[in-house]
Amino acid sequence: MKYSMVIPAAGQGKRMNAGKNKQWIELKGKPLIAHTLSVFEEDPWCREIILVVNEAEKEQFHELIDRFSFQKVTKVVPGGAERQHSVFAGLKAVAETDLALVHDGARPFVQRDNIHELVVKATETGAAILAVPLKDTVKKAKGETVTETVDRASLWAVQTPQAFRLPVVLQAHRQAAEAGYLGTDDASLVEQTGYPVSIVEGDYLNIKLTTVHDLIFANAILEQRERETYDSSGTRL
Ligand SMILES: Nc1ccn([C@@H]2O[C@H](COP(=O)(O)OP(=O)(O)OP(=O)(O)O)[C@@H](O)[C@H]2O)c(=O)n1
Ligand SMILES: C[C@](O)(CO)[C@H](O)COP(=O)(O)O
Repeated sequence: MKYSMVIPAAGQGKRMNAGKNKQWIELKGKPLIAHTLSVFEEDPWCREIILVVNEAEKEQFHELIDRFSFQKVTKVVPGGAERQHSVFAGLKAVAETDLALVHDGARPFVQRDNIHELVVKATETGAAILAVPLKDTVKKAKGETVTETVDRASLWAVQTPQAFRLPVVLQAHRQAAEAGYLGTDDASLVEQTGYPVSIVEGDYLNIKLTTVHDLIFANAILEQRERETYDSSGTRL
């Protein structure tokens, strides 16, 4: 089973407050984006990677691709003002494919077994996302006063990758652009078209590095991974 990959990396990392795009933050001596790209470079199911970047950082990203000899990055395309614009630009650059995956450059810890489960599900249904059941008690509030405790039994914390048949997600992005709808993930655009989106239960360690606190978790996950063993296909033992 093969898929094409779109990786948006054209953000500014404002919430990380690192004074630069967080993709360049080093984890164990390797830039964050290189950790993410390695996952897909090494996955035999991944056919091509479209990397979406800030125009001003294009040269830096090309140097990184050369430095780590990433063979599957076939295109580096300029992003837009919002994540959604960057993803749309990436999707439009995908070569003919059945299945397109979208994955945040800032989520370096996704595991191959979860990617493959997602791909199998999306091949069957046309649209699927990785998510984990919400662990926190969730409340709504008006100002500082609680108005409601929400039943978390049906709530999921959504991750990437998100996988779609290419025409399904392209149509959703086109419709969203026309309607002026801005979502925080791609599945929400597909939902707006009425197309059903399936959930595949993922892994709590597939975190997005959003604020400085996430770097503490990131380093701990990397240390744990160094202690884990994998078989020759890259599956956890
Ligand atoms: N205009 C944008 C905004 C975001 N992204 C990418 O989308 C992913 C998820 O977004 P987020 O974590 O919000 O990253 P930033 O936008 O960089 O962070 P912030 O919102 O804190 O500025 C990141 O890999 C980011 O580089 C992008 O390609 N283009
Ligand atoms: C796509 C995403 O990673 C799913 O969790 C997320 O929505 C990205 O945007 P956010 O603004 O950081 O939530």
